[in-house]
Amino acid sequence: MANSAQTQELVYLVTGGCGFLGEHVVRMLLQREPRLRELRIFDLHLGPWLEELKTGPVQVTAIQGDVTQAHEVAAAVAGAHVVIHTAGLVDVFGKTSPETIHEVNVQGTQNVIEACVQTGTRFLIYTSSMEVVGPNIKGQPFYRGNENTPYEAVHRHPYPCSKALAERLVLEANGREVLGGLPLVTCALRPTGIYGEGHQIMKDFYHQGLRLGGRLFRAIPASVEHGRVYVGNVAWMHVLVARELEHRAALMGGQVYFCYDNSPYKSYEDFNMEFLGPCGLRLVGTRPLMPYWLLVLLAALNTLLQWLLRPLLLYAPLLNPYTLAVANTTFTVSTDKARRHFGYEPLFSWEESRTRTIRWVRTAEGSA
Ligand SMILES: NC(=O)C1=CN([C@@H]2O[C@H](COP(=O)(O)OP(=O)(O)OC[C@H]3O[C@@H](n4cnc5c(N)ncnc54)[C@H](O)[C@@H]3O)[C@@H](O)[C@H]2O)C=CC1
Ligand SMILES: CC(C)[C@@H](O)CC[C@@H](C)[C@H]1CC[C@H]2[C@@H]3[C@H](O)CC4=CC(=O)CC[C@]4(C)[C@H]3CC[C@]12C
Repeated sequence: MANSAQTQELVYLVTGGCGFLGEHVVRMLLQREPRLRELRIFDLHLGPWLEELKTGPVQVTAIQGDVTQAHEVAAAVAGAHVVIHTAGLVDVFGKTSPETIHEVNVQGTQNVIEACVQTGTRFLIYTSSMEVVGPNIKGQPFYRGNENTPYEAVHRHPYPCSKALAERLVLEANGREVLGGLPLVTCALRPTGIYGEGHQIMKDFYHQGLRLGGRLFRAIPASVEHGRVYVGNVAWMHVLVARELEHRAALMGGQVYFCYDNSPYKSYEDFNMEFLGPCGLRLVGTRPLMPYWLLVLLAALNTLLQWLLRPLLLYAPLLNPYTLAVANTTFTVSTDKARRHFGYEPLFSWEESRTRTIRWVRTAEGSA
């Protein structure tokens, strides 16, 4: 949308707008998209915080809906200039069935695409994932790779499979004619492990540490690097792509971009300690405290327990065969494609990202 920058004329739709990333995208749009006239927030579960957003100059429309329901998606998309599709089931813990993950992440994305085509929305940004690439089932490392690095992206787990399928649908839809005769312009953003205010897994680690007397026990070698990116920078990249997609359609349409910033390369556990350490936790062990085969056994036991207990309760611990394999495989990115294509620079420095996250964990302490 290249014309007059300050006229409030644009309608955006954010699916999953009440999620961890979605909320940051919503708030970033309200702060940094001056052309916004209406912001539609589509989510299965609407948050109470939305009410506070309705007092500003932008019309904020909360829509309780399900991306698996095509008619609900079409009604929400109709009249929108831009759709930012973050809604999805981020489940690597066995909380939902593979069928449900596919239905939400793949069929839900297909519904969003078809809604854009049928109602004339021309710009679609999809929140994909590093997991579309890897780690693959062979546990091959991806060391400071970029969007062009050769890598055998082979998956079996329902989550990465669903993200890869959905991303392909979005990229293949680029150029399709929408109602009105103009082409649909799509692109996909691939965040690595997102951290920051609202990251439930970080909160889970913190509470686990509190239960263990202020200690967490190293399970993964410090040498295994895992890419992480601050949620505010991921949100900023989404806003920037949405702003630039129209007049850079030829360059950006049908492209994928890793989400990155200046967060340091560390193991998943050491990176978490950047925030949990200042909140009083200690990571015990300079190397894994138990042999890998024992971790594999414990992970398998957790899977068995989850299956046995399912008729009674949902048992979904952090450690399972998939999370262990992912945590134990180096996956980091080093790229500047987003900067080259649409001028992306991280909005938040590493120091700011760290300070904001620590501040949030400390408030989460109160909710322990
Ligand atoms: N958390 C992370 O580290 C990463 C997340 N991503 C992607 O970012 C996106 C957002 O992830 P998070 O914010 O972490 O997850 P989240 O679970 O906090 O947010 C997802 C949102 O989608 C909504 N949703 C789920 N099913 C829905 C349905 N059927 N209809 C409508 N809304 C539905 C949920 O209510 C939730 O508000 C996802 O697509 C995920 O695959 C990508 C890379 C890393
Ligand atoms: C119990 C220990 C082995 C512990 O270290 C396990 C950590 C584990 C829960 C996380 C390690 C890597 C994370 C994943 C990674 O950041 C990539 C992801 C991308 C997404 O799109 C969604 C989230 C996730 C799969 C993320 C989930 C948590 C980990 C597996």
